[in-house]
Amino acid sequence: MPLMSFEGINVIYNQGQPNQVHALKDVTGTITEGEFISIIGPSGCGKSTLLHTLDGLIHPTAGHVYINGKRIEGPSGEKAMVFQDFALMPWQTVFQNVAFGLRLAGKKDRDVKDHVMRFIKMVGLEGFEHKYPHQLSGGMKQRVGIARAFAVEPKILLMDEPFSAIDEQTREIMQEEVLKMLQQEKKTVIFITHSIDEAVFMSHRVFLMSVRPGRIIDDLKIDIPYPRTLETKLLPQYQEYKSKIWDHLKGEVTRQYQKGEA
Ligand SMILES: Nc1ncnc2c1ncn2[C@@H]1O[C@H](COP(=O)(O)OP(=O)(O)OP(=O)(O)O)[C@@H](O)[C@H]1O
Repeated sequence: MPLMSFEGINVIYNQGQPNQVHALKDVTGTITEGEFISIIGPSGCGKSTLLHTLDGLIHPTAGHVYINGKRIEGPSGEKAMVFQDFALMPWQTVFQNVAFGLRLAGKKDRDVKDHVMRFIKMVGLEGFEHKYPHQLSGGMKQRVGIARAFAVEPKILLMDEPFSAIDEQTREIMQEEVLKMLQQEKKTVIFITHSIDEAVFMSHRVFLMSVRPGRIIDDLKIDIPYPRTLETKLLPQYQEYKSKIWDHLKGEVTRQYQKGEA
């Protein structure tokens, strides 16, 4: 049985109003435990809407999401989100930010100290646990966001363009580090990116989306073994996967221009 499945997902914002937006149309798929799935598609095609629907934050207009065959009704402890803009609390230290989900679950700082420190160490921020977000670089802030998500020990990590606010060099390092962490912690990941390179580098499968109303129009298996390193990027098949995704995106963006929406 797949870990997650979703069937006939339609999301219509402001249904019946003049400003109605059909964001997702008949989106169906399955995700197996341990898979890293990237979602890539033209701007505004419904990627975040899909991620939030899979998290249970958005109730679809039609269709359902299942985890282990059970219909989800809303956000739950088996899923955690990593946000593009880090979403840290500026008045709290690194430790307190990472402990946030555990505190929500009613746990006291002193009881979770070792657990929280394990994840702070995992993202290489040991020694920074008493610092505040404004004392950290963008890459360090995103590490805090990642540690916070891992600390609640979710089965499924939902990541919405997690590296887009980080400089190119730090981004490449973080991609490798996150893959290493995922191998140790055995997570299932659903990851939105605008970067074709990142999608190929990180993923077992890439969902390619159409222009709005968003549909998954291809489910591309990236048949390159892990661990993936910077040398992976030199493989001929790596370039072939990138070209394939690029051709798809070019076609969709052209369609968007022709519809006058880009
Ligand atoms: N709460 C909302 N109310 C109305 N329309 C919305 C809402 N949220 C998103 N939309 C619209 O739904 C469509 C899909 O938005 P979504 O953010 O899911 O796309 P995206 O692919 O993640 O975009 P981007 O690539 O720019 O991040 C867009 O046209 C957006 O303007």
